[in-house]
Amino acid sequence: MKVAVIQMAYGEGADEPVADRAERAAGLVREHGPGHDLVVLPELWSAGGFAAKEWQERSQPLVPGELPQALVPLAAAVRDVGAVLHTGSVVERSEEAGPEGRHLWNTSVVLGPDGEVAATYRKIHRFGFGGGEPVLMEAGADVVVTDLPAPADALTTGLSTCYDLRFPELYRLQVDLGAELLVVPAAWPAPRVEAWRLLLRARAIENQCFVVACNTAGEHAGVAMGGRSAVVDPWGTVLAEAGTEEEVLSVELDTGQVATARRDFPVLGDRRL
Ligand SMILES: NC(=O)CCC(=O)C(=O)O
Repeated sequence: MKVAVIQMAYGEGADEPVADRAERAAGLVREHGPGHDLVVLPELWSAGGFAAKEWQERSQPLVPGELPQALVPLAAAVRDVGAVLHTGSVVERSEEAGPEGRHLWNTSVVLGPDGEVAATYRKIHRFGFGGGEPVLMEAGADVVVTDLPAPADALTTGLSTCYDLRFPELYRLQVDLGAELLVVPAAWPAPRVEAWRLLLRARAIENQCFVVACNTAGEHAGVAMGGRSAVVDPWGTVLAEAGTEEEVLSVELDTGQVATARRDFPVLGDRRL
């Protein structure tokens, strides 16, 4: 299975309206997607990873048969390319309030090659320590492990987002549900990027999964993003890693490696629950 990781860079200036950014993202998918089975974009690239003040205004409902506006150009692009597209995440606005009385969610949307929604995931662990996500958004409640449509159907896939990476118990639940590939879009800042790099390898090693992680580059609301998107194999070997600027990784996954690693080094069988 061949994956493309599009580490987008963008600033929060008024110089790039969301509609333009969406067209740019679609252009990147059209340019770099062909020949890949799965293409991945970073967290909240349309609403702005750290642009919390804009989230309400840039939020969109996610209703059956209708895509959030920022994803419409991507659906067209993915139909041309024929890949599965993990669109990172959008700020979803729900009509019904969540358990904490809020209407916003940080929601990942995966599109099939027909441009239709193949999977969604609401970020469970909200980042902000009393500001940003925990104040403005609801927490997702569902662990999502899914068989994506062809051509990205070779590995069962667990979905998570950015700060989730710090909570290993989420990934254990994903493994128990059959995950073999962990896809992690992010808006992870530069000052903590060494933690990001280490945690990606740790999640791959401890769960014997491939990790495909797409971070953001550029500066968001004055916060420098860390880049260093990466693809890691089930042994923890980094197959490819981006620098800190906008960059695209293209990696062929030897999908049989998950079964081989788990057979030759059956550490998951030694868990004591
Ligand atoms: N967008 C995020 O979830 C940021 C997470 C982060 O900065 C960290 O865990 O550190």
